[in-house]
Amino acid sequence: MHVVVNAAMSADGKLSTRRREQVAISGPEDFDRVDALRADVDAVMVGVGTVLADNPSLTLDDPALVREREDAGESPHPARVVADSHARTPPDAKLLDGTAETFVLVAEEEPIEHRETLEEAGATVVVAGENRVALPEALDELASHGVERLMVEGGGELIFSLFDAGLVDELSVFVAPKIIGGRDAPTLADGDGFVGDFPDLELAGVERIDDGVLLEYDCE
Ligand SMILES: NC(=O)c1ccc[n+]([C@@H]2O[C@H](COP(=O)([O-])OP(=O)(O)OC[C@H]3O[C@@H](n4cnc5c(N)ncnc54)[C@H](O)[C@@H]3O)[C@@H](O)[C@H]2O)c1
Ligand SMILES: Nc1nc(=O)c(N)c(NC[C@H](O)[C@H](O)[C@H](O)COP(=O)(O)O)[nH]1
Repeated sequence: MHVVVNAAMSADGKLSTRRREQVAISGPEDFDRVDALRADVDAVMVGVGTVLADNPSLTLDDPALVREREDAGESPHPARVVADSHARTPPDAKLLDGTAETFVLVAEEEPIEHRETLEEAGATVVVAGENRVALPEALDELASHGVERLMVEGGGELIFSLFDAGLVDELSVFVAPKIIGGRDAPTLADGDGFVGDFPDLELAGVERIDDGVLLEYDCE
């Protein structure tokens, strides 16, 4: 599976504020680029922290992109995926609105009733890992459902885990000319952090867009 991570951060590396509220870091051109990236993949993934903070829809905004997918014989929107070890996705979350197929990845220890609640809300539940979603296993399972190209939109906890598991092929990050600050504000890669064996990136593109810069990297 090919995994592309995309995010927008402030010049000091923050994905949002210490209150974890959604902030528009991208400008209009970058949001259009994100829409086009979504149109190019089989599924778009976030962690449940992002679902709880932002309630994203993860569908395509531009009807022309929807038509292009349909003309190519694909589903109108990419599937949606939530890494959600303890089944905390609210049944009325926007990404369970039926617009696209939604996979919720949960851990084995999660009680069967919680899985059933998600299924009743329309989710396809994938179980992987004992007490936390095991990402390599979960991505293999998604591949068996036809997901060959996966885009990950965050947040920082999920992005760190994907790097930690060596699962990221490409990273694109829009850097906005603002400082958000705050030691408790989410950054591009949170989790426990690396103390050695840092994943190396190869700079593949630098582009000025909106009032910021888009950095594109290939991952080893
Ligand atoms: N600027 C951006 O591009 C951008 C993008 C996405 C989110 N955000 C912001 O990021 C914040 C949310 O990020 P976050 O880091 O709190 O949450 P997150 O979205 O990374 O979700 C983390 C949660 O995912 C679940 N999870 C399941 N399996 C996991 C695994 N193997 N590894 C890691 N997590 C796993 C856990 O419950 C964990 O708490 C919000 O403030 C949101 O607004 C910003
Ligand atoms: N690229 C990007 N730039 C930002 O400035 C920002 N705040 C996010 N945040 C990602 C997060 O997941 C958002 O919630 C979804 O980008 C919203 O997606 P929808 O429009 O609801 O589909 N992403």
